[in-house]
Amino acid sequence: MSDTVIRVENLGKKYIIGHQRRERYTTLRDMMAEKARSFGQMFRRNGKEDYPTHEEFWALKDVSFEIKQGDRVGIIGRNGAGKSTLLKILSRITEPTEGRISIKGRVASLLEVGTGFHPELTGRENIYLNGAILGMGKAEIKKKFDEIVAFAEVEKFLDTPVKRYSSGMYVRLAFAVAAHLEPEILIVDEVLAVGDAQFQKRCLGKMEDVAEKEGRTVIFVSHAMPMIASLCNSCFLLKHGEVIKEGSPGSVIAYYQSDGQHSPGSVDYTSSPSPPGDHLAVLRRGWIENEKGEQSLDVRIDEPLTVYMEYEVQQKTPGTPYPNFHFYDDKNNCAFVTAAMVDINSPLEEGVYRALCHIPANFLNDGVYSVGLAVTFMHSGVHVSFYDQSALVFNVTDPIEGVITRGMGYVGPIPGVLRPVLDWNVEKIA
Ligand SMILES: Nc1ncnc2c1ncn2[C@@H]1O[C@H](COP(=O)(O)OP(=O)(O)OP(=O)(O)O)[C@@H](O)[C@H]1O
Repeated sequence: MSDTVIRVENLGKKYIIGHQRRERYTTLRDMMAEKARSFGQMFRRNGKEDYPTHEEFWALKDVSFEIKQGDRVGIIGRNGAGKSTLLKILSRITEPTEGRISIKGRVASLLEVGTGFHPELTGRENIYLNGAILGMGKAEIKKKFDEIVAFAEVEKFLDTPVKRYSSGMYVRLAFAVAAHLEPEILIVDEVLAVGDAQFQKRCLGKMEDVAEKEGRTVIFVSHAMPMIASLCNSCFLLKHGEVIKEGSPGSVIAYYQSDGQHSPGSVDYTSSPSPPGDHLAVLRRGWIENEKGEQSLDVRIDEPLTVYMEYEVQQKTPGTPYPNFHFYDDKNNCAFVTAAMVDINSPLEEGVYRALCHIPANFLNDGVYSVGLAVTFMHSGVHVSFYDQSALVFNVTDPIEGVITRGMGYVGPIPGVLRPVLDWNVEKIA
């Protein structure tokens, strides 16, 4: 398989709903879902399920992909898309119904409850047990022991059975064990969401180290797009059990975020019965064009782009509305807001108007951006007719080669929402 560590071919997983026997192992998320389910059942008549007795259901169908050593792969998709099922198959917790997988190397996954951690054993005992499962000797585990305990911050509870741990402590220890015991492939489900923000940050840093410094492979499922964007170098989007898009996290996230409502990079309310707006103005359409005048989801960092908006003024207005655009990055930082220069006091005829704004090349940083489209009247106080938040999503790509805002020879990430070309002067003064 050369440097391919995971190859998945035509994988399918069928469940029989209603007659499904319990899986032998449950994941931490299953456990949480089960709790929510039993709570829901309290409100159901006789606690009985309303499902038909026999129903075949394909949680995954015809899934094929390859993952290379050192890749940091994000798997995203809506609830029920099949993400956990895929992770369970890769972790050998569940058998596929059809298809093949080949995996090169030891896998540690942070989704198992049944396999790795034993509830009656203490934190200390579980660390040794997990090391042994991964094929490590006692001396090897001992070497890693202090690091694991320090990372998980469970010193005081090392000799307490893990069944007494809070869910946060449990996940901290489980992550620390999985990440430090040197598996070749680390699979992490979104259980990290249980931890606090600071712990999540440390986990992301650790996963980055595992992949970049140690050359190991990380597969990460999350609903938190900023986490996927900052950790992963490739991404799969699952929908109804199928991989519908794969590629760079930026373009896959942009596609995902605009999916289901409109095509990527554009929005069209012309046949909608309730477009955003009020008695003064309503939004009709919005879209993004690249330098060649094509509607596009991906725009190169060193190419200009144009944002368009069409809106309908419904009646002659006493003043002129401001069309304005609000740019946000994928961590929800506002990059900037820009408005057209108009004379707010001149009346405007009813009709359809088009506003456009040119964003220069070498201005935004690379990454996913969303644009909110708005029309505001200012003739008697501030009156917002509509603000369609995140209406447009696009991805600024950085091909690295030949990009002038990188400086010479630097190929790593560059922080910041913007990466503008500014006027510099450097001279010898003494
Ligand atoms: N043991 C099971 N028996 C029957 N159906 C199942 C079983 N496990 C999962 N499913 C179904 O398979 C589909 C995919 O589930 P899966 O948990 O893989 O989705 P997911 O993408 O991880 O969703 P989420 O983001 O909500 O965790 C869902 O419709 C789910 O109800």
